[in-house]
Amino acid sequence: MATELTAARYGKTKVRVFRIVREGSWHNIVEYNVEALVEGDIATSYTEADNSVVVATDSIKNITYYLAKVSPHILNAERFALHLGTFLVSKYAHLSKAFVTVEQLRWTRIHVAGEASPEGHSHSFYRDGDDKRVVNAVIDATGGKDKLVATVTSGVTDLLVLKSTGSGFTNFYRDEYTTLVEVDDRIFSTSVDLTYTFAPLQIAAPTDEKKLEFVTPLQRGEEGYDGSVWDEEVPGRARAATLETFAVDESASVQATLYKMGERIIAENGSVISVSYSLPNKHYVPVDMRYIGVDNLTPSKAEVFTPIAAPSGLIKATISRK
Ligand SMILES: O=c1[nH]c(=O)c2[nH]c(=O)[nH]c2[nH]1
Repeated sequence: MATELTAARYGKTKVRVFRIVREGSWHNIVEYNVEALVEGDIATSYTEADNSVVVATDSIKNITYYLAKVSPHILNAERFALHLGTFLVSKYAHLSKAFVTVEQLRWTRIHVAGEASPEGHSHSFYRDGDDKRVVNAVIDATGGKDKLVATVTSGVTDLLVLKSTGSGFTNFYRDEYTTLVEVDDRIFSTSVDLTYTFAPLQIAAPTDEKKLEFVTPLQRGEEGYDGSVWDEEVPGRARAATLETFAVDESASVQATLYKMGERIIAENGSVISVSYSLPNKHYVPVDMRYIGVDNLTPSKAEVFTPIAAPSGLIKATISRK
């Protein structure tokens, strides 16, 4: 039987990293789940059991921890992802692409009443949400080791939101399969999955022998480069725009609210070229209490609901800068 290997990529996933950066008694912390996969001249490891081309996934894990120790970019998920990916394709001649995903868990400073620092406690934190910041960086060295191209998408997953009014769904297509009743007032809940994409960037390969000294184009002061790709404020603005638009929009549908969220992120972040959302419509169904003569179905009288785990609607879209 004739076969050929048409795609191959490997690496380490779920590398759990926690890092403290101490500025005297002021501690900065990050917790990441890292995935680092590579592509390149690795086909023979699949087709001929040739392990000589395999940088062991164990080594990739060790590199992840080592860079977490030495990288000046560790506190910023995008920059750390780029540093790790750049290292992998620079260090190993036969590896031509790196795919790095960094999922950042939330740790927010505790605010102690009466304490001086408005930023919060110097070394105590709490988990203030299950949502995660996610960065995907692809570092492509197929055009040459000195012509690295990085594509970065970032975003948020598992951001659970609910509004108890300010949402309706009417005038939808009706035919013999339609049972849904039009409502001008309903619960709208979703678990936001957001990604935003930056324009691809040319990045400089490390020049030191150990391939560790990665500097961003912004640090190099490169002309014509939009430094806000690594602007610390993009993630905060994207999350806030999502939450605020969700809160204030008089939602005609998940679709319409989604579009407004994306429009706002594009408007507020010059370096973002497109925004994608995936929004499950987590239905809350009013309990029918007519059997005891109680009206819990009229929207203004609906107070007791059943959260429906499945099925859910699923609304997706990408909004791009023209
Ligand atoms: O906002 C909504 N969009 C839909 O496409 C849809 N479909 C549905 O049954 N309910 C809803 N709600």
